[in-house]
Amino acid sequence: MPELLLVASKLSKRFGGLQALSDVSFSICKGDIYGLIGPNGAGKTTLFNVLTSLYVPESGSCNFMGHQLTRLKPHEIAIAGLARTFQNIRLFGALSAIENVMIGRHIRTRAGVFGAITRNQATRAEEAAIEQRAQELLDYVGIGDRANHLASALPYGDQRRLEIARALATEPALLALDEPAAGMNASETVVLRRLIEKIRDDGMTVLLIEHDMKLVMGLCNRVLVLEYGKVLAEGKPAEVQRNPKVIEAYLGAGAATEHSKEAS
Ligand SMILES: Nc1ncnc2c1ncn2[C@@H]1O[C@H](COP(=O)(O)OP(=O)(O)OP(=O)(O)O)[C@@H](O)[C@H]1O
Repeated sequence: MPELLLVASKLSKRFGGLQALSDVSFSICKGDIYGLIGPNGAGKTTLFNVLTSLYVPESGSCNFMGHQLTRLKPHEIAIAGLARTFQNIRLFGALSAIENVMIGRHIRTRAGVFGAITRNQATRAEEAAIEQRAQELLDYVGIGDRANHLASALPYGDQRRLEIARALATEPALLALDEPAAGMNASETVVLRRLIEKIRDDGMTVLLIEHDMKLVMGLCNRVLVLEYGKVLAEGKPAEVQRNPKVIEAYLGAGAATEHSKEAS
């Protein structure tokens, strides 16, 4: 039996009169690349924001390795082992690539603010180790030669990979990626796909929001489909792909019947 890493149960989130999530339940197992798809406005980012405590749900719970995620503060989420990237990249543009990764690393170190001010020998040794690890992570995501470039000056695809390196610096058990391929060209997407597979092969679990259907279906071992904040389908990519409700949600009413006619 695969080990359960995250169990979300009946999560609901409302914005005024809009029910953005209704009783959303799903489970992620260790080693999954778990896809989260759905038409625009389906509630995918809202779900990410609930999981990472940026939003407080009206009801429901989410157990992540023994932590009740909905009770944690946003900064406690990364310490609990869940790191994320954002749909709209959120880097420190005026800092270098390596400095951005070093910031992610600080939650796992001991020096703290006092050490950073006094800069004693132990702190200096720790800073050197943080810098070395940050460089390793830049190498890992494939932008090691751009460590000293300003984050804002990096091409778009590299900024996305830098965000992943910063998230990896927190040593997550679960890495949540919000549309990592957005704005990437076909060859950058291939490189991203290999990177996500490498992350999984190195023992992490990945939760992925993605609009690129080819990427989702080729990469994920399970997929959750949301529509109007509700779970429309959940399962293996091949099952989800031929589910008439999913086809209809993506292609419009009537498409499912057409599709099944074509398939027969
Ligand atoms: N902070 C907010 N305040 C009010 N409404 C919100 C807020 N965040 C999201 N919504 C609404 O909740 C619904 C779900 O939005 P969400 O961004 O989660 O969808 P999504 O599936 O991520 O869409 P997309 O694929 O376009 O990114 C939408 O109708 C959106 O307008």
